[in-house]
Amino acid sequence: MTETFQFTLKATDGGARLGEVSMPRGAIRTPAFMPVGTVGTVKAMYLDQVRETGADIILGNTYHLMLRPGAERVGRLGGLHKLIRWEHPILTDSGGFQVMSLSGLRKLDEQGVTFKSHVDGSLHHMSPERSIEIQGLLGSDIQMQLDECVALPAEPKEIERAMELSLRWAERCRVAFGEQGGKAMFGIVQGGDQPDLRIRSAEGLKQLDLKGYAIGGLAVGEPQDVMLKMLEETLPVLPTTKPRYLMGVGTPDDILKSVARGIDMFDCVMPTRSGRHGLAFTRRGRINIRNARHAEDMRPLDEESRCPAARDYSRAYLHHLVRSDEALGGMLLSWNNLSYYQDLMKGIRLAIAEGRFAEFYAETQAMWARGDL
Ligand SMILES: CO[C@@H]1O[C@H](CNc2nc3cc4c(=O)[nH]c(N)nc4cc3[nH]2)[C@H]2OC(C)(C)O[C@@H]12
Repeated sequence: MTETFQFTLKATDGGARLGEVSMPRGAIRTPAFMPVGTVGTVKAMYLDQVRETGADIILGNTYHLMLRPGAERVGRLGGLHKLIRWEHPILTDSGGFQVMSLSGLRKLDEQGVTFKSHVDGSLHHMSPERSIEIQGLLGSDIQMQLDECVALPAEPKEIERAMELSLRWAERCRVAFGEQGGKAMFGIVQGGDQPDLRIRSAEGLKQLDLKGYAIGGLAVGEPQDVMLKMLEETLPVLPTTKPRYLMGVGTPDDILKSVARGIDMFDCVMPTRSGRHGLAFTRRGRINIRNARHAEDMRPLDEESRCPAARDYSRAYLHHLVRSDEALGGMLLSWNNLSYYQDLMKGIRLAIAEGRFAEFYAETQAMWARGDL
């Protein structure tokens, strides 16, 4: 723990990086996976369990929390950490992406976005300054700039307009954030699937003395090879001394391939959302526990796992719970999936430390391919 926000690059192995973010509320071992706690809860999990799986940091969402319970209310209640009882770091997304994907967007202009709440239809306005103010009221440790994420495919001119607007908003967020030693504000690289726009965005953000860089505008339905190519174009432009965060990514395969290209931080709803829908991630690949073939299979998901949800419950029981739409089904699969994701990150970090990331990458993919599930 340190009084200020610091990133230490500890080792590299090819493009893969081993590092640590240290800040007053704790350290984040990178490459890191950040469970998504959209409205102040990692769905179907106790936060003690989330910590026990190995998470150093969780995500919250400005858009959701400003609508319910409300940013000023969270502030009056002592901030998000106290309210949800999570004393480790929290990263909050700025709301731009969620406005586009979830709300009835009414207007987007230089000032900000005006939108209707998907909760009760009420009208809201969010400027770069208001987004940073909300993230401050929440008590967020790592705050994201307000940006405009364009859905792909899109015309290069449209992507350029949104990227340039996001750069101007980054500057306004940087001013609004000011100097908060123990906290950080990350810029978000935009530019869609256009390498030249990605490079311009990264170069523009580098002028702002930011503590970290998120890669936005991806994991919005584009093919994996497009996402990876944007990383190959963007990451060499960014300083090696600051953390890189790939927003919304991803599957275990996405994570391995993105770590190989130099990403330090990830977040994705995949392990929790798909867990609630009956999908189990294991060292040997995915298991759709709803499938009838599991109905009388008394084996656990993974007898070698340290996670009770993976080791102590039969597939037959998990199948029954999910088929019966019982809450315990989603709880156990979310627990298994987050535990698997954190074990994957731990394996990645150890492999980089030992200079054998390429071997780990190959071994892991071979295990998935064997499919002796
Ligand atoms: C594949 O899962 C769906 O896709 C989203 C994950 N992909 C994603 N790409 C993102 C890009 C940005 C961005 O450019 N800027 C800001 N500020 N935040 C972002 C957040 C992002 N998340 C999940 O979001 C929902 C829940 C809508 O479905 C999931």
